[in-house]
Amino acid sequence: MEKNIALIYGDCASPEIVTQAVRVLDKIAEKHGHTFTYTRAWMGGEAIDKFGDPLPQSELDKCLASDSVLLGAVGGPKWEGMPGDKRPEKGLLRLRAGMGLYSNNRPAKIWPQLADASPLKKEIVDKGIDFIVVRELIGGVYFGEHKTETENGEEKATDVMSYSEHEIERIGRIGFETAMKRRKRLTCVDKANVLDTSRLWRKVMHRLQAEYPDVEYREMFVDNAAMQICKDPSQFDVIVTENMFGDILSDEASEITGSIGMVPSSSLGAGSCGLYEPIHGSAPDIAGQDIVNPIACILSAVMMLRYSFGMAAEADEIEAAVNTVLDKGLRTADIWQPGCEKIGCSAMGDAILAEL
Ligand SMILES: NC(=O)c1ccc[n+]([C@@H]2O[C@H](COP(=O)([O-])OP(=O)(O)OC[C@H]3O[C@@H](n4cnc5c(N)ncnc54)[C@H](O)[C@@H]3O)[C@@H](O)[C@H]2O)c1
Ligand SMILES: CC(C)[C@H](C(=O)O)[C@@H](O)C(=O)O
Ligand SMILES: [Mg+2]
Repeated sequence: MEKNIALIYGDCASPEIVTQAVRVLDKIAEKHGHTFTYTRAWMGGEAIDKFGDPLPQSELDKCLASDSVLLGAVGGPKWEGMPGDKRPEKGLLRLRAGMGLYSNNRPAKIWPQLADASPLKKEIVDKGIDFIVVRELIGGVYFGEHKTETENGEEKATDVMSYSEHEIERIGRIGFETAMKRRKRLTCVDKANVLDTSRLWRKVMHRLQAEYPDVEYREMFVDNAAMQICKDPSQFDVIVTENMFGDILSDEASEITGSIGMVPSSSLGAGSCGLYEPIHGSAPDIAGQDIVNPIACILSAVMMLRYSFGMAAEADEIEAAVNTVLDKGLRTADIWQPGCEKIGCSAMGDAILAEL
């Protein structure tokens, strides 16, 4: 099969992990007789430096023309002081919206070898951590009006959160469908005791619920959900939630599996062309030291093979290689435990390649 992948190397530590993911993709393509070609697209800080814009139309067009996009992460201290619409992160938001990627899937599953790396007590981890955060990705407060004005001699800032029924319905359906393929338990996380948007979410979710009688559906306030994820993550199968709650809860969910450096994501819309990226950021504090964990980015490439390219066997092989490497006790610093061997980012790439 021939596939063209748009590659966004991104900022700070991000190029280090994308480089390892590309090595893995090349190896699996060679093994299975596929041809992966890459089109480099610039986004975020690197695009600001090159074009003065975090996502010029030319770069969005490259992504739209590709079979899928692989990204590390964007942003960093260098671009910190820039106005909101000129920041690196704005490029990412425009990419997600420009590609119509409303459905972001963030799995929180503990690898058994990393049980001791979880900050949770062993008896909690032993009950099992295997759930998915289905995050709405192109609506809510991220895409409402943002403004800062001067009123009565002081600055006043406003960010508007809004959702319409069709935006809720399409992601709600993904939540139910995802649950149907798993343990059939769906939790809608919201703040319906305060927000109108959340009350509309519930209304739409109740309509959908009638179509999925086999799914055990419940609702939970986001503050309680944040607590329950620490207290007993085994109660969750699929969480469906709006954009910002999903952003926050998915970082929390990742850390209890051992490290944010392990968790990939897929973002999809109407077609098969998706965006695949780790859920973590550009890790500026460890950039350039070859110590960042590339596994989340490699597993994002795995999701691309599985969900956009229909290459399940290839995806399974890479996951098995990661599993073997963890079995051998090889760890980057973020998941290191006494008794294991600490290795760097490129050495982790080497170790995974060696198993393929
Ligand atoms: N999708 C994205 O492009 C994305 C996501 C989140 C944050 N960001 C951006 O990244 C920049 C830094 O943000 P932040 O510091 O809040 O979050 P971050 O996720 O970059 O880092 C948080 C902490 O986790 C560690 N970490 C993250 N990924 C790691 C990995 N793969 N291996 C080992 N350790 C890892 C970092 O070293 C840091 O200590 C900001 O500009 C932010 O906007 C981008
Ligand atoms: C960088 C930022 C815009 C982004 C988000 O909030 O969606 C990030 O935190 C993420 O989780 O992908
Ligand atoms: Mg985030």
